[in-house]
Amino acid sequence: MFAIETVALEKIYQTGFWRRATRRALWPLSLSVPEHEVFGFLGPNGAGKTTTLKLLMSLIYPTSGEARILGLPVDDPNLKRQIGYSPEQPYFYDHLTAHELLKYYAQLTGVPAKEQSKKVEGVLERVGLRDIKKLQLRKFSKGMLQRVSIAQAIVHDPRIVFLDEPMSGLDPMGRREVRDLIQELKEEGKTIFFSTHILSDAETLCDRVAVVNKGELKGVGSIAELKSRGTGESEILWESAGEIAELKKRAKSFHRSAEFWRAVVPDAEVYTAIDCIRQAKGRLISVTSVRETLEDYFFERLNAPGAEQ
Ligand SMILES: Nc1ncnc2c1ncn2[C@@H]1O[C@H](COP(=O)(O)OP(=O)(O)OP(=O)(O)O)[C@@H](O)[C@H]1O
Repeated sequence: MFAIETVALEKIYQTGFWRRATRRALWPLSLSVPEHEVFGFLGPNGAGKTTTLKLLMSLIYPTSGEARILGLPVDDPNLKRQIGYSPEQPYFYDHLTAHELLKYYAQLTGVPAKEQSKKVEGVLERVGLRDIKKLQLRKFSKGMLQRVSIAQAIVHDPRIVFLDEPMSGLDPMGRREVRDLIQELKEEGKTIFFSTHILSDAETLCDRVAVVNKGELKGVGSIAELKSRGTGESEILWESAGEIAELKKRAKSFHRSAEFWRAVVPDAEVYTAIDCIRQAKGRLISVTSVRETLEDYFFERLNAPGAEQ
């Protein structure tokens, strides 16, 4: 059984005054996420990330297809205790304090009365809001509200945590803290599904990612898998008394770093390059195949033929 599973999940919004116009936000999406995985849902603005999360949270209905969490249909009331959700733009009753709000969410998600205070205190500490727990939420900054939003998603200790752009609105310190928190949740064995358009956050945290663009899945796999393709180029390092003009001419990039010369050449030119180094009485240090970065993968997918709809 998967923690999260979607089968040809599709969403077309009806728009306009008479709801006659349509906008496709999600092409049929099939994904499965095993338990205990940190799964990144990666894509630029308008990719369909929030739509997918709302479908998983049963906040909107799919046009077709289905989604299951822990083997249950997403609208099954038994899931309430098992999942937590932090929306991208949280809206809270802002006359409440963080403590009151979290207590309310603890009640809603069925935390037994005698455990509520302890859970709320624990989670406030975890997201760094303990010292301002008595402050009304209307006095909170966007970053502080983001922490409250994450806190309400985990106060009942759910098995699966859904976070929509959890780092948005946070300064670098705050982002680091949220990253650490996600890491801790993973170590506790939770499944985390989070959307982001920030590649480095996905890279440091995720076991696997799905790349989406304009509602369409462009690729899914571990970061290592996505990055494991060679670019068809090799990096050559060597020592030599001076620059080697012939190699410079053939190289895509050519420069001297601290001790070595470095050139990147097409794979087909590697042997010619090595010959050039030998003839110049240089000493070859290494030849390595250049791997794709996550950025390369991401942008190549987004600009691939068929990316436009
Ligand atoms: N209620 C709605 N009615 C009509 N169109 C919508 C609605 N909600 C979203 N859309 C459209 O669906 C597409 C996907 O939007 P969605 O918010 O899911 O993307 P996203 O990846 O979360 O982007 P962002 O990071 O900007 O929030 C967009 O073209 C958006 O304009």
